[in-house]
Amino acid sequence: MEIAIIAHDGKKTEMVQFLMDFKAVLQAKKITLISTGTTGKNAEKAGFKVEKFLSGPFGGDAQIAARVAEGKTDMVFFFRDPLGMHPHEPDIAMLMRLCDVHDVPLATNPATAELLIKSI
Ligand SMILES: O=C(CO)COP(=O)(O)O
Repeated sequence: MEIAIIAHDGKKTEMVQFLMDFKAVLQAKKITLISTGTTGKNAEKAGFKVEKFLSGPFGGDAQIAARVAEGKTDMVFFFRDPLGMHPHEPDIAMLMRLCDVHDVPLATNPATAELLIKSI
């Protein structure tokens, strides 16, 4: 199973903490992690193996959206910062739209991600 992890800057610490909290599940279920660039670097520093795409503002969200459209990504954990402004808002909207188009589970905060990860 492939899970995409993406976090805006204000949420990267929460993403790493989430991965640490569920490390055992990720390993036991043989989850492949993919990510936008900087989120992936943070996860790697914490010891996770991640396939990194471009950084979000440079097209990383769009690359992950394409994988969702192609049926390659099974779940998306996208910890958005609702208080921040993002120059690539159209790409963010596209990713969320394509999750809905293809009925791919999308968690936009840690509480929902926890419910999803406990379901696999
Ligand atoms: O901007 C992002 C999501 O929209 C995240 O990108 P980074 O992981 O490269 O910071």
